[in-house]
Amino acid sequence: MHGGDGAGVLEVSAQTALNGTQGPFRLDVRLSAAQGEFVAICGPSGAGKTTLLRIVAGLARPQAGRVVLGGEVWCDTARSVFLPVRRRNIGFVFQDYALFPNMTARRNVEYALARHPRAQRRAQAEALLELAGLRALADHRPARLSGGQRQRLALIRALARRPALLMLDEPLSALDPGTRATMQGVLRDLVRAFGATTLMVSHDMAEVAMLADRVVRLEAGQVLEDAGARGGADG
Ligand SMILES: Nc1ncnc2c1ncn2[C@@H]1O[C@H](COP(=O)(O)OP(=O)(O)OP(=O)(O)O)[C@@H](O)[C@H]1O
Repeated sequence: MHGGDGAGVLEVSAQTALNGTQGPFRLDVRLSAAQGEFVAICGPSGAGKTTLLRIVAGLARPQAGRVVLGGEVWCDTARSVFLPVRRRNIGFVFQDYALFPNMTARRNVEYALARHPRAQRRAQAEALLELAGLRALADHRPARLSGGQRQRLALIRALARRPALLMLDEPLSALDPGTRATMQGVLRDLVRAFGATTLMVSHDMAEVAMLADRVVRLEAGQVLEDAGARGGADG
């Protein structure tokens, strides 16, 4: 299985003024990721990690910058290019999952497959639910699922469109330690199977070491360190 259209190298440069708890500062980041690479973004609270993901996703505009994936320009402030979120080939998972509470697990996944022909949707959703070990729970609404089950559902929903780029913002931090450890393995296997380039914000260095190919450390809006996850990063 591979990422969808537009897969390739991700290149980001973003400069934007932010208001931190200790006054104004600038987010000023350059970052690239190879096709299929898993990049962890670490750093203290308020460093600009979520803002960076929001810029890449198209949920925020940088004052200056460019976001390019596989040669497709998603944002280029110098040329007034800004693709809206829905036109970027991305999937994202946040800490709070953002599942639709009134839809069953199956409907949550089918919703993400809305662009597929109706006849294929059910089968595709079943295959994804099977992959996440949720087939028996397909008719349950999110409120009846455990934290780990909800997290798996959020992951397959994000991957259903075969995004070229997957963004995870502390996706496992709401889970209890045991479930979190299990989910790290599930996350790794699913991301590998789909081959999506991945940006993940995480505070947990053990998690980062297990999942990431590379760690980018952000502090006060700047990249302080960019290293192999098992190489130079010291938390
Ligand atoms: N649109 C904005 N305009 C000005 N300042 C902003 C804007 N969005 C966020 N900020 C500020 O920029 C700083 C960085 O926020 P951000 O959420 O990116 O940090 P973070 O590294 O993800 O932190 P955490 O680990 O706590 O989630 C914060 O102090 C925040 O208040």
